[in-house]
Formats: sequence, structure tokens, C-alpha cells
Amino acid sequence: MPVTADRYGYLGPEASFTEAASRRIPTLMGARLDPFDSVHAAIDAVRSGEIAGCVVPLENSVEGSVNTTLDELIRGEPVVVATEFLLPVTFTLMARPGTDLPSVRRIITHPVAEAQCRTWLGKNLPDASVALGSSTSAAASAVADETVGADGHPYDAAISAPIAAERYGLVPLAEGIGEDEDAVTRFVVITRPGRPPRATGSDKTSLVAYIRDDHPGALLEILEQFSTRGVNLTRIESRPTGNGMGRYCFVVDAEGHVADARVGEALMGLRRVCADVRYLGSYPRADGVRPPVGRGMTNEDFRDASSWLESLRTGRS
Ligand SMILES: O=C(O)C(=O)Cc1ccccc1
Repeated sequence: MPVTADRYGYLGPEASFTEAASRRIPTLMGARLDPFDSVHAAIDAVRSGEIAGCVVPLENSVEGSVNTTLDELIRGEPVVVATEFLLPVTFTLMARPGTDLPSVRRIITHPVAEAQCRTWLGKNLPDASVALGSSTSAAASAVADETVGADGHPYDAAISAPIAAERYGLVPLAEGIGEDEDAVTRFVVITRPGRPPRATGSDKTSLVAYIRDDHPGALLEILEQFSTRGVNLTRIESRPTGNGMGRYCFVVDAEGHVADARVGEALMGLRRVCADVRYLGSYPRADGVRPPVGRGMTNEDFRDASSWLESLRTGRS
């Protein structure tokens, strides 16, 4: 398959939240966007060069990380985050025309949506079962096609993005059924590793740190690399490495860009103390926040310290 520079994938099928996010990401304007069946399939198409990049959900303000995406970043051929994007999400319960709310017994949706609609379901459809699918739009499509579930019966309703009702010929039975009306999902554009975008002063850097020999304070050692250089973390998450029981790595989002001296020094520190460090990219922050840089932590401070050391070593002032 030829590489098409402006061909991007997204977690489909059509009318997923991920498609909605993809169509609003400024750096993808004008790009061709194609649906993929799973996060794995989309990221693998990036790895193989079939597409330039793909959009996948990474984190939700209520439910936390999307583990299928995190695990793709941790394992396999390395890929990086090129862009992040925040999209508010509202959930709609939808069914084939003629289905009424009390008759809904079998629901299908994505795990992130299920977690956020649990309270509403417990109150309004306490006896309904919820099956988990690869995306909210795949769920809507399964309801429209009368796909049968594990019990041999077709699903009655899907929890999906409002636009999925129209796309799959379903009717909304209940709208805004999520726990938090202000829920936001963080989507990322994944590409093959390459030169990161320029530092903007409002950036994040993501990475995975693998502990070297389990020992007391191993996590502290990782955290120290950031704290002594004044680098604030916005997220730290442990995930199994997939290589044996109890083996975990840490997925970190840090404020700043790999081009910032303090972030670069923290990365070098990690490289010295960890078994492995996987760089997952530096990219502009979706929230536009420009955190203040602490005293002694600016690029100039690091430059000055480095030339001072050089003068000691060479005897030249
Ligand atoms: O993109 C979708 O439709 C998904 O299924 C992933 C998802 C699920 C819930 C909130 C945001 C993204």
C-alpha cells in the first residue's frame, strides 16, 4: 500500500466520537480520513506506513485512560503523539424505530461510555445487560444491523454519539445520559517517530519509563528526575509491561517540550536510572496553558550553568 502523506485513520466506523474529533483537529484539515475497526488496526496501519497517522481516544475526564490505546503506545514498534485534542462528549441511548425505553434489555457500547452512563442505567434500566464493543459507532451499527449478542438475541439499543442515530437510522430514546455533563475526552494523533513540532511554550512531553530491577524507591527515582528540574507532571499511570506478573511501567505526561533544557535533562536522568525509556513525543497542549518556569529552570539558566562548568573544565572563563 503506498504511503499517502495526507491520509489519516480514526477509530471507526463512521459517526464515532473519534471521527467527530478528527474532523475538528486543525492539523488534519484537508486530510483524507478513513475509519479503522480498532485502535490496534489504526495504529498498526501507521506503523506499516499505510497511513501518515491516526486519531484515537487516549483519556476521558471521568473514566481515565483508554487502556487499549495506552498499551499500543507502551508495546510494539514505537509510535509518537503528534497532536492532542479535547472534545466534550455527550451520550445518547438509541434504538431501532419502534423500540420504546421500557423494552430495552440488551445494550451495547464502548467501555468508556458504559462507565460514564452506569448511574443513569442503574436508575432507568436496572435489568438491562450491557455488552462492550470496539467503539460507540460500532455499537450503533450493530443495533441497526440487528447483530446478535452472546445470548443469541439482537441488541436493543446502543449508547453512542448523538450523530450516530442519524447515520445508522436509529432513534434517540434518552439524551445526555452521562454522569458528568462537562465530560471531555482527550484524543491524540499518532504518527511514526520523527522530528517533533517546534516548542510553543505551551507543550507536553509523553514518555514511558521502565524500572531497572525492582527496588525500594524505584518510582521515587523516576519522579526525582522531573522534580529536581522543575518539570511538572500532568499524569502518571502504571501499566503492566506484558512481560510477566507484577512487571509494570509508568506512562508519564510532563509539562514542557523535549527542546526545553529542563525536559531534556530530565529525559537524560531517566535514561541513566531506568532500564528503558520510550519517548512518546512532544506536542502543543490542547488547553493552551503556559505554565510559569520555575527559578533556575529556564533554558538560559541551564545554558549558563553548562558554560560555567565548561569554564571549570577548560580553565577558560
Ligand atoms: O470514538 C468512539 O466512539 C469511541 O467509542 C471511543 C470513545 C468512547 C467514549 C467517549 C469518547 C470516545
